[in-house]
Amino acid sequence: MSESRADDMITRSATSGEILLSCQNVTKEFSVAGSTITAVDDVSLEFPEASVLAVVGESGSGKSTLARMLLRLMPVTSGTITFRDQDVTHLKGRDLREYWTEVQAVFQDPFASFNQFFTVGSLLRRSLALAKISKDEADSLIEECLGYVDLRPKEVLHKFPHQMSGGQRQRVMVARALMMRPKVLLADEATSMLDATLRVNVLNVLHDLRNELGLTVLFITHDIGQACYLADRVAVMEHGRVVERGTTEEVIFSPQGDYTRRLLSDVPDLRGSLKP
Ligand SMILES: Nc1ncnc2c1ncn2[C@@H]1O[C@H](COP(=O)(O)OP(=O)(O)OP(=O)(O)O)[C@@H](O)[C@H]1O
Repeated sequence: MSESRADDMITRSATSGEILLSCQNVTKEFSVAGSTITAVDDVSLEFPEASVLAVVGESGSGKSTLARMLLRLMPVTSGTITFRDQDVTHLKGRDLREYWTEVQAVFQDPFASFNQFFTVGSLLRRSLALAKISKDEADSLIEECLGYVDLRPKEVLHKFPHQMSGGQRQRVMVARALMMRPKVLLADEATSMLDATLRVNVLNVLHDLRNELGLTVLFITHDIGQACYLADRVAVMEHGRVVERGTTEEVIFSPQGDYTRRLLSDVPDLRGSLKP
């Protein structure tokens, strides 16, 4: 895609909702065995409030590195991350912890995020340990957030991770993230380990959260089919760079680059699809 078209997209998104989170010219280099790998190369993206942006690309294209930088789990080599018009690139201490309540994440493997010896109830209550709220308030917050992901407390609170389906585990992780009342939810390959039915189920939950809570969702995936199912806008990454971006319709119906066309060709029925 030409830079001018990419710039157009940025301007258009800026007019359709307040830009909550953005990165400007973000680069990440790693030194490996004496040479330098540029995992993310001069990426600028904007996330308007209450929208879903998907970042899609093959394995190694730099998606997770970008996500980790946006979450401030990894320092940038250069560039700026902005949240609510504030430069958060180098936040530390209490300010960073506050940022982490606003920007929550759900990762690929819900098993890895669970302590196997805790029930869902103790996992969720422990997440609230630092919040200064009473037990009753904690219980009603847990019930409310499980409700958002269509789980009933009676069904899951007493269960251990291995006693639930992958989709249920993933929905519990979304509920846990929501308990912080975040503005942004970053889902990094959050549905990749699920079978097709459970995947659609979690995608629909993310879609509803955007609509019902005005959540801004950053959905990171290697699967352009899922990206297009869920997202309002799609950015395509290749070798650390954003090579294409646009509304979902633009990317599906008039892809500009060969790389995007190739990703799309793996999902033959995409054009007939399928917004939840
Ligand atoms: N800590 C690290 N040290 C060195 N190289 C790294 C590190 N993390 C990532 N890389 C490299 O950076 C590049 C981008 O990796 P990244 O995990 O961001 O890609 P990805 O698109 O998320 O891939 P996947 O979908 O497989 O997770 C890869 O070449 C990877 O090997």
